[in-house]
Amino acid sequence: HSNREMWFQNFLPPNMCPINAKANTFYGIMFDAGSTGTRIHIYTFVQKNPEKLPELEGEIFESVKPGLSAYADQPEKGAETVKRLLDMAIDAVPPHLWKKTPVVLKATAGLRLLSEEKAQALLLEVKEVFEESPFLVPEDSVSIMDGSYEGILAWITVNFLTGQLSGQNQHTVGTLDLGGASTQITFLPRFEETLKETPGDFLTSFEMFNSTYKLYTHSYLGFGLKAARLATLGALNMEAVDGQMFRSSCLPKQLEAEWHFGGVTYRYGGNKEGETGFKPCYLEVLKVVKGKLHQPDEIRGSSFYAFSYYYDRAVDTNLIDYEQGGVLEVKDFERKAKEVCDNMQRYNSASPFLCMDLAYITALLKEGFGFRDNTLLQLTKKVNNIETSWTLGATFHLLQSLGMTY
Ligand SMILES: Nc1ncnc2c1ncn2[C@@H]1O[C@H](COP(=O)(O)OP(=O)(O)O)[C@@H](O)[C@H]1O
Ligand SMILES: [Ca+2]
Repeated sequence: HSNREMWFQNFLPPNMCPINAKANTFYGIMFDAGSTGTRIHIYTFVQKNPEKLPELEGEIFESVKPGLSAYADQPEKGAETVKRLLDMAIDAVPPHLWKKTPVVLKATAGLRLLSEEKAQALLLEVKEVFEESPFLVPEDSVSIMDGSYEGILAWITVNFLTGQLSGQNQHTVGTLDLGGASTQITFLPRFEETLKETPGDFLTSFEMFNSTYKLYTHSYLGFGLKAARLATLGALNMEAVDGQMFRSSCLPKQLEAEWHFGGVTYRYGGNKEGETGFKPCYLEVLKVVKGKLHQPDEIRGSSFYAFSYYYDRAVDTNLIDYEQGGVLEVKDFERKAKEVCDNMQRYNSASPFLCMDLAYITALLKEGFGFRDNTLLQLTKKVNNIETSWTLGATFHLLQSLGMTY
């Protein structure tokens, strides 16, 4: 274990400074409207030196479930959940700064999967909530974010928080985000070869903190953990789901239940008579990923930061501690998948999908992206008490576009 952990100690945390109320403090409010929940991030910055970048001082974070897409047919109710979260910002930001504090909401895969009409109705209601608030509402304050930005902004967040975007000697790290409906992979290619072998739409130039980064990034819609469950069950994008029973060898034999996702109810269950366990299950999830993702050679030997459902499932199976996170190898997920899938009655109570989720994560990493068994994954929820979410990168980008920083 020791040399695994050593690897990450080269990354020094950025310089976080203690509260100084007199200094130039300002705020930014970013909403993450994810497929499974809506989250508010209220960031505090301090501009100590006009010549330098403002320093990130802290974050207030709160979340609600389900996500906006669950209110596809009741947009006002959906906007109400946003309003309740925004009320927190009224308390957190001093009144004299309300008018200078921008508020933005960016929706991800959940809304991308809704019809244009339903998604727009939700966004419109949210926009009204913003307009009625005392905060600064920039143009395009409420939108569906492009998938490639989701990856880039998360990459910016992680590399900013680990101190890789300041000074020389930048050793940036790649990021893996596994959401409910989509999944992202982002890294800074080091080899000419990678640039040559990569499809053009997987490469994006991005300017931040006076540098230009040419990143490899892609968001795979429909490959988030919950969408993958539906794909494994053969229920993804099914028009008429009414009453149909979807079965899988990744579920406990006797299980029969209902599941609500994206405003649709699905009935699912185990293979009553047939096979169950890791082997047949892995073949099922393999069908979902095999040949569907681009595999850049370069990533096989490098290490990645991983969060969201990678983190949650690693916590659920005691691979890492909830507070601490930790470093894993790809094969640790496979080992746990075998353990859980071959003893399903024992894990049944936690979540009936635990076996399927772990098998999918294993297949996604190995057969989807093409990672090696011993590829290192740094699982992180927070760095210096700040959430590792694309929302911080998005806030920097927002402040930059408003001329509040460069
Ligand atoms: N700020 C955050 N802190 C902790 N976990 C988060 C945060 N944002 C997202 N997640 C995790 O992301 C996963 C859900 O992804 P979500 O964002 O709802 O879907 P999508 O990205 O596909 O729209 C969950 O594992 C949830 O715990
Ligand atoms: Ca997300």
